[in-house]
Amino acid sequence: MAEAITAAATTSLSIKPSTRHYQLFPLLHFFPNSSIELSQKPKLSATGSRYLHFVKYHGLGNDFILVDNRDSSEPKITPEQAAKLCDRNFGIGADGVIFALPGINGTDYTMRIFNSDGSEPEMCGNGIQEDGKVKVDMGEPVLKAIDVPTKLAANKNDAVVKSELVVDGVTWNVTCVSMGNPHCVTFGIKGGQVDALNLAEIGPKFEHHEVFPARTNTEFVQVYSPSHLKMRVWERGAGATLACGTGACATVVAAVLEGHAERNCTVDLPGGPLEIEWREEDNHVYMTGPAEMVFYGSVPL
Ligand SMILES: N[C@@H](CCC[C@H](N)C(=O)O)C(=O)O
Repeated sequence: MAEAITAAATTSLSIKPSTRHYQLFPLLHFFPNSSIELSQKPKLSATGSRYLHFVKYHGLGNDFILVDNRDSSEPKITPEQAAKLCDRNFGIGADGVIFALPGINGTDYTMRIFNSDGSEPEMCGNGIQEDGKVKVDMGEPVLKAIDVPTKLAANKNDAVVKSELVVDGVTWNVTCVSMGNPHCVTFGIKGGQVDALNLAEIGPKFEHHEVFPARTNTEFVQVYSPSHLKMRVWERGAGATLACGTGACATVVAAVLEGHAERNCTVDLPGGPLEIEWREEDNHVYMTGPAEMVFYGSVPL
């Protein structure tokens, strides 16, 4: 397994709030040698439309269209085009589009992401994984309520830990964590079984709740043991996904803060397990899991 890749949740690596910068990451690995030269300018199709070259990757079923965008600091496609390409019936099908943009300040590249609804998140855990099984340094969790961001009142130092949140008339206990993007984690599922949850019904109510000014990703968690959790996620801008790297990290941070778990946990997601460690020495969260190429190709825009 490769040494931990440094995900840029550190200030020295970030410039715009919605943009992360990466070093030590063999990006070219993502773009396989083939007759398709992915860094070339898109060509015109017979009908005159442009082609976009892409590689599709997934981490435990959380799938992304990767675009080599290192020749321009602006994404090659608009949020609307990204949403169309993510469509699972009329497009390539994915939970989002990731652009590798030129690096700055000595970094190899910059990453931007569009969710499948075209909205732009600040961070994507599965997006920073190299092919194969890798360990990624996801940086420090942000707990300060206004930085998550959440309007819920801080109740533990500056953080929101096991606070009551009324969603659709039901009171939930939630802990709010940012891993570069906002997460609301709850262990308070009625009956304790995450499988019984109607995610499509409850997920959007958390995502658009007024206490989350930037909307939120939400993790519903069942505790098997202090080192084994099960989680289902409703992602901001993408809905129910099979896995969420930042969500698994936020889950373990919340589980430790609420006293449910130790700092090293296996988190079972619908797509498979991730190993998460919230290391005491440096306060960083480390995520170990797989990333696999699915296919590459060109699509007319
Ligand atoms: N699935 C990703 C997170 C993608 C962004 C998220 N939907 C958001 O809007 O914050 C992950 O693996 O972290």
